[in-house]
Amino acid sequence: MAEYKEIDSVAVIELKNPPANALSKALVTGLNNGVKRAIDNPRIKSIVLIGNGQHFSAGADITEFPRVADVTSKQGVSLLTVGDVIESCNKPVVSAIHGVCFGGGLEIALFSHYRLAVQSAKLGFPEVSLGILPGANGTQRLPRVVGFEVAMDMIVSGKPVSAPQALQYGILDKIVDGDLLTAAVQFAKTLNTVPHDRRLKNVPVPNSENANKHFEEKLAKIKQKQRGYIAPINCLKAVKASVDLPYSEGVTKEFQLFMELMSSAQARGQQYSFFSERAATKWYLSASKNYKVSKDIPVKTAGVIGAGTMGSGIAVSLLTSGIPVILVEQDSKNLERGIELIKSILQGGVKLKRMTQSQMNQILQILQPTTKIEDLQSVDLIIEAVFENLKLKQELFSKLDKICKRDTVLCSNTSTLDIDKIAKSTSRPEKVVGTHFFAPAHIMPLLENVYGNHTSAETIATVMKLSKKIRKIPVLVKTCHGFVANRTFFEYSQELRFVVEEGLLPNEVDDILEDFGMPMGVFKVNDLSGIDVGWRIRQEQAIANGFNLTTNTRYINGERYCAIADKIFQAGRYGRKTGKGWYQYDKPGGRVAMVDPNVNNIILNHCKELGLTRRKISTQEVIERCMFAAINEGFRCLEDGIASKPEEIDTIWLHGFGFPRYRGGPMFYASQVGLRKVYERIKYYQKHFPETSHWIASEMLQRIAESGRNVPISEWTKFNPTPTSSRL
Ligand SMILES: CC(C)(COP(=O)(O)OP(=O)(O)OC[C@H]1O[C@@H](n2cnc3c(N)ncnc32)[C@H](O)[C@@H]1OP(=O)(O)O)[C@@H](O)C(=O)NCCC(=O)NCCSC(=O)C[C@@H](O)CCCCCCCCCCCCC(=O)O
Repeated sequence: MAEYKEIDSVAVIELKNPPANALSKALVTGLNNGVKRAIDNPRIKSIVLIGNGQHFSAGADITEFPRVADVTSKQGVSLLTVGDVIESCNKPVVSAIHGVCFGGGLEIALFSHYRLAVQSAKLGFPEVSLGILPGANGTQRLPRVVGFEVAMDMIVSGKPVSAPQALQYGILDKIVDGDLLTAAVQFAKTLNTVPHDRRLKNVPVPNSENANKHFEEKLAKIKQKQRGYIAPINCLKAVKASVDLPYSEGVTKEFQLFMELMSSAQARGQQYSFFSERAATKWYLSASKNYKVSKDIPVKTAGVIGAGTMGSGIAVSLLTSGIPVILVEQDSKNLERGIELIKSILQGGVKLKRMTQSQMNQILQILQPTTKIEDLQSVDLIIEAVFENLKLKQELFSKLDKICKRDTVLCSNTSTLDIDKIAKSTSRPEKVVGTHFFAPAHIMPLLENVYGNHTSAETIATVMKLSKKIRKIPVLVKTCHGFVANRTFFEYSQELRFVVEEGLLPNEVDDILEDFGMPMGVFKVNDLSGIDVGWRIRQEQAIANGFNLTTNTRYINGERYCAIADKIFQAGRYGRKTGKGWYQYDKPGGRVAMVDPNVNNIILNHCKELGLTRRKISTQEVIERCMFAAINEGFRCLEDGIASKPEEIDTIWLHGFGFPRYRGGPMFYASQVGLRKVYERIKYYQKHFPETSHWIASEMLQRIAESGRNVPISEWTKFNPTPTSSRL
């Protein structure tokens, strides 16, 4: 776990716990033994700590976190014990850093007396995103190096800094070229003693005059931008303690704030999110078709069809990842508009200092706009982003099939349509796959990749790999109407429309959802995505299923239907873009949503026409109804094999809909409420709303709930009544 060797008078201790040298109990014990061995050996004059493999260390081993009891019992060797041993050692200790040096890894480096790194190293405290704080004195040591303000920013944001930035802040003593170990050993040989100020606990926090002001400003920002999260607040308080208290009391305060977080439900949710988003990207169809064994086709060039908002955003994602794009539109006017859109997105990046003007110009060099679809004949992969219309997409895919080289992968950016139906318009269904981007496509991290019955493992591997290359979090799901994202979100938003029909106003519902932690209430989301878009999807569905949808529709095949959204559409209120939708906006495209009495009138008249008596609805009922409807549908997606594990559904909600990370995702939320209770409440709502089939409890949920035990999420799929054994 920690390998000890001697190079002349220098002891080298190598942290070895692949893949990221997470500081497990075993590794920390090994490190402690190594340092003690070096201390006890009179021939050794200095010590180098270095990471094996790709990184110095990714910090404490998160898989060991659930054992909070271990932490409180204060038994065994902890990061703190080994930290004290390192700091108090009379032989100079040098941390030699490459890859990432995160969390507990950086704390080890800050206990060391000197820090060297290679140019490409990254240093930071990402603990806040796990719902905790740097608990091995990082909150007390970093400010002593970089001052209160920088430490506060680094610890509260969790964002890492580059080696050159760390050098400028004084976290690093030196950036080295060439072989890190050789440079570190050479450096260590020049050191004889440990000066007083190389032990950070002896150093006062510099530049702390304005700490109170910075603290208050930051606190206000956190409450506004990270509403509901407790970890950033405790991080901030802990860093402030470094200024307000002597070191020995500061670390006690840090420990108290750390323990508060460690035992919180939020930390459990955030740590679950860390692992679930990694589990979700590991796709598995069978022993011969999965993320480990299936080979991808390298994507050196790509085509994007459609230069509207989605197409332009997709093109930006590809271009900024270095993939040349041929952008196709049907006429030069639309093409020109798309190019302008791409330029304005990139210009925004320049403004935010994410790229320089010259980088932007280079990116534009690899964009080839055209109105000739034939220009796509030799690209490796095409993403179609035209209107959500099956016939249109089928015609396009049939054309592409004739134009493109045989191994071109054909992707459809559809949010609902059956991939098999699109694939059948080609002679290469194995090359057809869905890539469901979320708007705005260049910003939203999720990519819901959709395979059909004929999609090959090679095609899947290609889009999954490409997703990561363009910095997306990919989740693979099976085709069906709406896939996982829209299938579950549809039930969530439908139930909330019923709530409006029964008694609440859109802004009252949105306030409840935002207090729950959603970044935006569902009616604001509708306004953003376009009331007309939702209307068109409902109309398409109706036509496909052979019925006529009007504003008088109350039931579809015996199912309750709420026509208020259609009445909003009919009133010419298409959402933000028209300056009015469920809300009134300051201008078309405006962002400030205001309650509009006209909307309230539409709702109240609708209820009057139908003879509905409105009632008060509690916050608890609203949350239960929208969340449990989505959760029940999530279980059905598992039963149908559309999703293969709950983590996929949670990752989709976290990164597609901004579900609060501290709640882990809807399925994790269900686990925290307790599946027995979720099931009982679903049965209760079914009794009250028998004309809504999403209240028929999923059989899988019922089985788990009735098993009489608290089944962990990792075991839920064992209760699937229709196990897709090859997938599990
Ligand atoms: C490291 C990464 C940047 C790598 O990214 P990459 O994309 O390359 O790969 P993956 O993300 O897919 O990761 C690969 C693989 O590794 C796993 N993994 C990564 N990091 C960790 C980790 N820290 N722990 C466990 N496992 C990890 C990951 O799950 C993948 O596994 P898989 O099976 O899917 O292949 C990236 O992974 C990354 O960013 N990692 C997270 C970094 C992070 O968040 N670090 C912070 C960790 S929390 C921490 O360090 C807390 C510290 O402050 C210490 C707190 C200790 C406090 C103790 C105090 C109380 C003691 C009281 C006792 C007192 C008495 C005494 O004195 O003894």
